Amino acid sequence: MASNLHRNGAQRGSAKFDRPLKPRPRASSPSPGSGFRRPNSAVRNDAVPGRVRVAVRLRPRNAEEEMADADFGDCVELQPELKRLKLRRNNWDSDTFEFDEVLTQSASQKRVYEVVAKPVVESVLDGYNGTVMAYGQTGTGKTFTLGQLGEGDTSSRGIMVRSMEDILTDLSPDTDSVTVSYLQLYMETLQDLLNPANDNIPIVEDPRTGDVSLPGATLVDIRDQQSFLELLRIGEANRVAANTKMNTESSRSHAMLTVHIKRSVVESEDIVSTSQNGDVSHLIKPSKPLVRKSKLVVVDLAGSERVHKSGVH
Ligand SMILES: Nc1ncnc2c1ncn2[C@@H]1O[C@H](COP(=O)(O)OP(=O)(O)OP(=O)(O)O)[C@@H](O)[C@H]1O
Repeated sequence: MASNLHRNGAQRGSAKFDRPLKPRPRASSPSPGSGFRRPNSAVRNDAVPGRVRVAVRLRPRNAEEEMADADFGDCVELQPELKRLKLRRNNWDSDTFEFDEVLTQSASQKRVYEVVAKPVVESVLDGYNGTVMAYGQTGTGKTFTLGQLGEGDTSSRGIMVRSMEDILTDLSPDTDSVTVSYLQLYMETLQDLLNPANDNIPIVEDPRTGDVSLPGATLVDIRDQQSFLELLRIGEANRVAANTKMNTESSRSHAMLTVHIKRSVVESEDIVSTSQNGDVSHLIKPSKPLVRKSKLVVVDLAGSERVHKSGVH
């Protein structure tokens, strides 16, 4: 899972508007022969600390895997306190990977949300753009982590539902607004999961600002959690239906939920004046309200082993 932040309107790659997230742990020096490695994104991120964070979550074994693996030792060893994952190749050799967060198979959905997504949601509410992406092979728990509705068991609510709860709690319904689009990318084609007839949405890039827009994608106003859950249900049903029609599986397409926030903010102006006798006085004058726009993007990526087969990159 990865999360990323940048301020609306800021250049990609610019550190200027970075939110000061908790500093990344520094990589230890590789010890000879230990096979110490770091994920690629962590290496890239050294240039701009805190911008991209990568967490790994281990899914608990299901009943079938418990049976099949009964006689074998576990080849994955998590070291959450060191934020490392050790992958055993054989009895004498292993590779070690370092992450920003390592979540064991007993980590709750609440903990995963708080560690991975909540800092991104808080930044989005502060006016930054943020993305949370789940990456992994089919069946590793991407949809469970992001999209679980938790209707029977509220403790299983995933990142999408928990994010919207926090967003709706923080915004003022009188002055602010939340709209949502839900799309699927398959074979370079964008399909609208909220309106299946809309199955070839163009991607338009403003040559001046570099802003990307998706004209024609359905945008739904969200007023309460119930309407958001209904929207997720519709999106999921359309995803299954679209994939059945195309004779594919959900794991071959990327699903992308975008939450657009418009927030009314009043910034005050500090007017400093100096009197004739040299006394300095400050007058805090509220300026007229501004509308601050930001967005949260939650991406359920195609199963990582399918990418070449599906042509989705
Ligand atoms: N942390 C977890 N705890 C309990 N069950 C889990 C967990 N993660 C995943 N599962 C279960 O494992 C199965 C596969 O998970 P899921 O469908 O989320 O995988 P996926 O990575 O999204 O797969 P695909 O790429 O095929 O869409 C589901 O039955 C899900 O309920």
